[in-house]
Amino acid sequence: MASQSSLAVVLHFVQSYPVPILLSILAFYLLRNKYGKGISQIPGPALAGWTSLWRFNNVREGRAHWTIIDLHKKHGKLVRTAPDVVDVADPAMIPVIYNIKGDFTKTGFYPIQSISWKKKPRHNLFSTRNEAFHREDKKKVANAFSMTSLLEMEHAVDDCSKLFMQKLRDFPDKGETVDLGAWLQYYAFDVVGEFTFQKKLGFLEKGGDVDDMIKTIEDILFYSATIGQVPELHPYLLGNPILPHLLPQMEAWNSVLTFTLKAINSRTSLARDGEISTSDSSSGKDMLSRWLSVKATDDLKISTEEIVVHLSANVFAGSDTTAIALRAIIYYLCKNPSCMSKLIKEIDDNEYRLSEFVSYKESKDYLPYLNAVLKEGMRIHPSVGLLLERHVPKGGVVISGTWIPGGTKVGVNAWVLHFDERVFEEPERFWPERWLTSDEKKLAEMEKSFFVFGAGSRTCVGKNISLMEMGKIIPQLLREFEIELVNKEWRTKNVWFVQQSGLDVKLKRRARKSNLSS
Ligand code: HEM
Repeated sequence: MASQSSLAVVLHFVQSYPVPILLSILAFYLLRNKYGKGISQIPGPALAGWTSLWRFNNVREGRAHWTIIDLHKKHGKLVRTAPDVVDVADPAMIPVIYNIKGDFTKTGFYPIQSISWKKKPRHNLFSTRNEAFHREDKKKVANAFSMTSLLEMEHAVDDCSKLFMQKLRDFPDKGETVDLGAWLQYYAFDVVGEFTFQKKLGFLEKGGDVDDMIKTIEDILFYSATIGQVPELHPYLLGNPILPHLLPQMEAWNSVLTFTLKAINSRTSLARDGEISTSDSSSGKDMLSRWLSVKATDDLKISTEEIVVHLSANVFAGSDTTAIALRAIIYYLCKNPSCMSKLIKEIDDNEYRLSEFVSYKESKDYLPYLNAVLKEGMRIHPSVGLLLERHVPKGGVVISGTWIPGGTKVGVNAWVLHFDERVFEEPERFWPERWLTSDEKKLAEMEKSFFVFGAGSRTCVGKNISLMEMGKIIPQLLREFEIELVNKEWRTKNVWFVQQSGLDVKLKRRARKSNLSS
């Protein structure tokens, strides 16, 4: 009786004062955000301590890397960008946050970026937050990403370069402008296709997007970048298991899966939910062949599901990131004619000992200025433009002299480190020479701050693919074409990756020094 009457009192109270009650709950929630997380002493934008919406909006606007650089200039090494997020601008903290033990686990930003397989989210190397799972998963595939393994496929990259050059020759011949930014992505996609499935994916041949894959990845990136700032919303959006049934078109993720399955099926047989056939497992050096052959010898070593998930991660992560780096290199060379001339001279001077398609080894051994250009291109425009978020382990930790409680999200953004003028003199200047002429101490300092591929246990596994691709295709392009920008400036948009558009150029065929075939 007594509890019935107190329930009636509570109900009566709620019915009588709904607005004040809601406002009190909101006030409690906001005050807890601002002062209850143990990081209220860390400076940042006024709104950011109260709600994640500041961060969500900042990312939605597409220039979060610039905002964060400015905030660190104003506030120093630590900036609070959400109730539970601290942005760290301190290279000394990289080995702490991204250590190889992996005790700073990935945050809810990452699992959003998994595929679904048999109607369940299935994590890949990139998206998993479980370090033990990651360690086991990586053991199975890491060898295929080693430079030694990739070099066995170098001829396939040359094959893509050959087709790329053939396609580009049409433009000067017809006097047309070319969207080189788009073509570099077609190239990067086809190269990933060769490494992954031993086949081009049709982008260069078509000179356009295939199965809307570029558009799909763009949509996925935008969703991940924005909703990733408030991952609690994901279960109500694309993470809602009912939605894909109601709105199949919302399953954008699965377009990457479908595309991957199509590429697999063109090589071997695999039903959508079925087992993969290992009959085509023998000779190839691409990843599909390598993993099929492991499966053929011991079915327990790698499952169909694992193979599909790893292959689809390549499709998702491999082309955009590399294309962004390639665009940056070309753009900044065009904007800095003295650097362009110096590089062309280096290539021309070495023409007598370069192969028809510059080999990766030649690019490393004979073209030091090229290597400085590649590094500076990635320094001035890192492909990834948001925080690589990690959870502080239970018990908390001191970061840059400040105690940060367990559970707080912390991380480093490559853009912030790369634009720190204490490390990189005149950071806005494209200056490849800094990598060649700085003294040992400065060079070590710059290397410590170079964060393009992340660090520690979760560092980029595909780095060697991109390095090989860049080292080979940039000299190939420049020995064949003079490149002139049509637009003075490109446009950039940070959707997790800092994508560029408007890299329209005029190409002019160069008189070749050697007797290379055309
Ligand atoms: C210039 C090109 C590239 C850049 C700048 C880049 C950047 C990165 C970064 C920063 C991370 C770490 C993410 C984090 O810690 O939160 C990462 C991880 C990863 N990248 Fe790349 N990436 C590039 C190319 C590639 C390619 C070509 C592939 C595959 C074909 C690839 C596949 C992956 C995968 C699977 C991971 C997760 C690794 C793990 O957690 O073990 N990336 N990448």
